[in-house]
Amino acid sequence: MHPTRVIGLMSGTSVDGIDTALVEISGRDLDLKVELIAGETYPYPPQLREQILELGAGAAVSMAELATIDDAISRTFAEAAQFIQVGHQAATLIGSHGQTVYHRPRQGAGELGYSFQLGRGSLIAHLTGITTVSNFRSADIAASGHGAPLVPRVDAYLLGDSREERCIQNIGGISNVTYLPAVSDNWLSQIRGWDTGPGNSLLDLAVQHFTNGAKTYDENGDWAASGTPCYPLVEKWLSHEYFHLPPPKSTGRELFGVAYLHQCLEDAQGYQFSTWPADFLATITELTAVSIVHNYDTFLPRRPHQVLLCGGGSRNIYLKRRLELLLGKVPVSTTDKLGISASFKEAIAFAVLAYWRSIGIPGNLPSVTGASQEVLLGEIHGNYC
Ligand SMILES: Nc1ncnc2c1ncn2[C@@H]1O[C@H](COP(=O)(O)OP(=O)(O)OP(=O)(O)O)[C@@H](O)[C@H]1O
Ligand SMILES: CC(=O)N[C@H]1[C@@H]2OC[C@@H](O2)[C@@H](O)[C@@H]1O[C@H](C)C(=O)O
Repeated sequence: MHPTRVIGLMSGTSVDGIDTALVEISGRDLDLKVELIAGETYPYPPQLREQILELGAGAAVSMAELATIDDAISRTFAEAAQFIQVGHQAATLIGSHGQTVYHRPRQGAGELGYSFQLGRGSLIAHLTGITTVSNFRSADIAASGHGAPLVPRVDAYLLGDSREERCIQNIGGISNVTYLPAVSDNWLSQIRGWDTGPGNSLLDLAVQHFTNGAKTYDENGDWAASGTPCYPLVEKWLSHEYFHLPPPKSTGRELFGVAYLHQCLEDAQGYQFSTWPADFLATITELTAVSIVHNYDTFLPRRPHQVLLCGGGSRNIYLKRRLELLLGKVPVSTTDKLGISASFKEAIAFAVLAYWRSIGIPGNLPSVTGASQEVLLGEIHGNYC
């Protein structure tokens, strides 16, 4: 059978642009193969990015404004899909995650979560002429799941191993882990995954705050690396109930966003810093690293044999170094090492989820999201194949 050429589109909680992957996919599960043909981060027009960040921070907007933003996001996603195909053979399927603007995690078993992604699959399909799968989270939520994280099933088949236990650690705006035990019988039911807490969201906001918006992130973690973390403050922040909540759990900028950063800045007033704001940035970065390791030590049966990072935060050299130090003997590298692009893994995952949807394979893992059953993820728009 010929591989299927699929485009994955994803814009996450950092709103740093639309991660776009053009891939060739074959196989179904343990034989699943993905080849990345091209990967790009397609930028949002700056004004649209601002509007999305405001929406995510809880700004009140009219339905008319919301419709306009949704149109603009759909169009930009379609442009991203067209751009990635230039100079390549065209794709026959798109998996579009869309742009999360609101996520209400399930509060407990039996309670309903809610997750809202903008960017309509129907419009993307019409504008590109390519069948498009979108709205991936709603079926899992309807089955009482969190609707997140959804990448773990893809991680399992692309990065699982028959001998060793691995943690795949995504560090985007929010951080999430996929824990993969060694492949065995009943393997899928033993896989775990959840959002560990903040990734770069607080650090990005802090950098914007201290540079009056001139910078949007701490490149390579250089600024934080020039400071020293304040451990009593990290301890205080670590007492936040989210870090102690057992999985399944998910979160977003609703919790670890602007209001949380302001609380952190207020908390910092009570402590001594020799280099401000570098020490504060080092302390915020430490919270990400410490909370990841705290999640492992609290909720995993044991530490994994190795940790493979992905997401933009895997390029933060200082954060990676802090994780290495905290994890002691556990080696930390990136998924690039296993041939899966750390920068485009989420976009690749939504291409795979669309492909699974098109051939009738469920995309969620109930052991991860807490859903009552496996379900087909996503709605199919257009039929241009
Ligand atoms: N060279 C770099 N050095 C340090 N940080 C970086 C670098 N490149 C990217 N980042 C960080 O990664 C972030 C983007 O990561 P990514 O695209 O994985 O997030 P996302 O997909 O939007 O979030 P999520 O996974 O929560 O949905 C940027 O906002 C920035 O903080
Ligand atoms: C609601 C939403 O968009 N959640 C994202 C976000 O970004 C990281 C973390 O929070 C993750 O669980 C999830 O995305 C990834 C792609 C997932 O579903 O696996």
